[in-house]
Amino acid sequence: MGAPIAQAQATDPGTQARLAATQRVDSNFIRTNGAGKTADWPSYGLDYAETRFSKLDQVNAGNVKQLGLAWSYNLESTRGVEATPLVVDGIMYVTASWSVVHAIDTRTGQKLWTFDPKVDKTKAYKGCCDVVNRGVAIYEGKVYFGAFDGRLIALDAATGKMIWEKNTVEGQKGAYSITGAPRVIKGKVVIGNSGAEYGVRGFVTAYDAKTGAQKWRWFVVPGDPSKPLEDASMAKAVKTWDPSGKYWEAGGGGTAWDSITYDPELNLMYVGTGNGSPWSHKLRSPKGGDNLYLSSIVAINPDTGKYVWHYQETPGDNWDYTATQPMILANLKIEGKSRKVIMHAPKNGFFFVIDRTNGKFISAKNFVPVNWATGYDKNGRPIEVPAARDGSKPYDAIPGPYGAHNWQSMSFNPQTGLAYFPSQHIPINLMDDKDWKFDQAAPAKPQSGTGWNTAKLLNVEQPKSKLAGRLVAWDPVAQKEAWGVDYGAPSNGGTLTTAGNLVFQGTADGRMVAYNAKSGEKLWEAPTGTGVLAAPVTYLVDGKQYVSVAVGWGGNYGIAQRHTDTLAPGTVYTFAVGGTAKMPDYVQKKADKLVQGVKYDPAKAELGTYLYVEHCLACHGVPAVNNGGTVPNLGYLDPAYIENLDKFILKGPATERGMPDFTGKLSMGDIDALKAFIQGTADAVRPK
Ligand SMILES: O=C(O)c1cc(C(=O)O)c2c(n1)C(=O)C(=O)c1cc(C(=O)O)[nH]c1-2
Ligand SMILES: [Ca+2]
Repeated sequence: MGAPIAQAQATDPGTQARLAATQRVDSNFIRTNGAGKTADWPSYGLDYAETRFSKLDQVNAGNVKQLGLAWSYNLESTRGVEATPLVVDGIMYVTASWSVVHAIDTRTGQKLWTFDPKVDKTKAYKGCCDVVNRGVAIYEGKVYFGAFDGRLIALDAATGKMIWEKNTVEGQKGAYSITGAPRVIKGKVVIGNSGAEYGVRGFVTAYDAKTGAQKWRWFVVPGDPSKPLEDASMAKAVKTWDPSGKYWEAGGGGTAWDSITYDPELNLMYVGTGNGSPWSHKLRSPKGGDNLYLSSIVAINPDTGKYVWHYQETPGDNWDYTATQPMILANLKIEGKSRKVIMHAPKNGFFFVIDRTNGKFISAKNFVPVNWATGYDKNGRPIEVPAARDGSKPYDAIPGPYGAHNWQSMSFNPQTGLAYFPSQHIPINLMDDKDWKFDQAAPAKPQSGTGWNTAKLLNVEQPKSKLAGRLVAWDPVAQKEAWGVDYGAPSNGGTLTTAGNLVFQGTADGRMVAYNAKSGEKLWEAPTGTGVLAAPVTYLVDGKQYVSVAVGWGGNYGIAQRHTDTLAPGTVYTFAVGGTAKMPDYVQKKADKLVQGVKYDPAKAELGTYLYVEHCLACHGVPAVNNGGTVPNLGYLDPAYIENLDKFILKGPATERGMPDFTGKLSMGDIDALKAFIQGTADAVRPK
């Protein structure tokens, strides 16, 4: 497609009518969409049950080989893209990096409007995992999305003009952000937040969809004990925390930064909650305790915001084992009885089936190798391996904090009875940081220079486990893998499954692939120029079925490492049977060349290592060992960059893109030490 034309067709009466079609999207529309023909994709996970199972079968295992590109659209971003595009009557609403919203006419692939919330880019380092956004919600003619800086914004779907905005984190202390997509339930827009690596207290808030007035707020963990408890659920939770850990100073965590589902019949909304802040259970709550409601699925009454029940998957979380991963609601036949369940494959490596009427545990089985628990007892408590909690020695956590499965969407196909999701392992070695103090920046404490507050030292020893990535087709009744596909890399994309007996998934190595949903046979693939994180969607326009995916490498892993040789901007690809559009041209990444010849004092390399871990590691990765993702690896730069490192570190050009400014934090001597570490490491790994 050529250059996008701003507002190009917004005045065309046909397009106006289609934009107005979003007026029809209400709770009933979203609810019945999955049950109906699914011509549209009106909500994050398709419908409230978030099955991502489309009943469309025009594209099927028989003809998927004929899929070709219908159009591609440049999202004009260079960072991670994690959005599920929503499509109503052929108009697509999708977010790019930095929470920029695009409305696209899928009939032409042309831009209708964009809305840039103008997030202050200099604050990007206040989020853990890249400036990503997982998409919008549509409801009665409006488009809702969370901006990275914590605002919830309502736009007119037809024009892209702002109707209202709310700062959802106003008055709270700590580095909050939003990356997740809102959901709209019975006229209320529900949104959580992020920041449990930076010392925040998680909560979920509902706003009136029309006016933006706050309707309710539910906190995930108890707060400052000098203030009254908010509700009965907090009175229950507070007993599971040890106040000698002063957990409220570090926020406690539990941020609900991604998954929210809803069962209209039970009138229950389900929220997946996040990890503890800090990560270390001992430091957060020295006498132990489950630390409710961390790493849990919590059922909430959407009308009142009142807690109804919870099931905690990782009691006393100690490893960043969030339970924010996508939930799927379905009815499964278990031991001869139809059960209303939630399926969940969170970071901790177990696949859960729980009863969504009451939160009772049904079953759990590990879908990857794990070393923190041997299984779950009949009451749904993990049987832990004691060494996993020891903390005094370096421990190769499996799964690691990146999770055995992260936010990448899962889908469930009732025709095959299988759930499809990407599993992974990203090796990290953890040890408790005994000298940790909240908000203390200090050399060798990972990312403490950015407010990172996990109370864990990372990779004190080289992890012995290896990188892994796999597409898993899981039988939730038998609790075993039906089939799987190994990938060379972790952080592969979310999945879509269809009545055409297909599973679609994008990969970290830059492909969009279709598999036979029953057998796992690969049927089709197309290059995407860069790694894929987000899940594909499918919909009908004028009677024809399309498959779209929003692509853009990044996120928590992709910020520092990549698995493609080409680079492409954030792009939406749309495929159809018989599509003949030309793929865009990609820039071939220059061959990685180790930095060479920067003069340095080897005696300073040790201090440089400590400072690098404190300030640079999470985004830039290990110099000359990782290869750079959306942020460059410093081991492969032109020597002039490293020689002039102070010009980049002190009020440098990258502060505009979210790199912290180290003025007043790093001296010229410190910067010389960083140079010694970077050049020294490059020299050490250079083949002799
Ligand atoms: O604790 C939090 O608040 C929080 C937030 C986010 C986020 O908002 O993206 C992530 C995580 N944690 C996290 O642990 C994690 O692994 C992660 C991966 C990603 C991503 O987008 O690739 N985000 C997040
Ligand atoms: Ca986290």
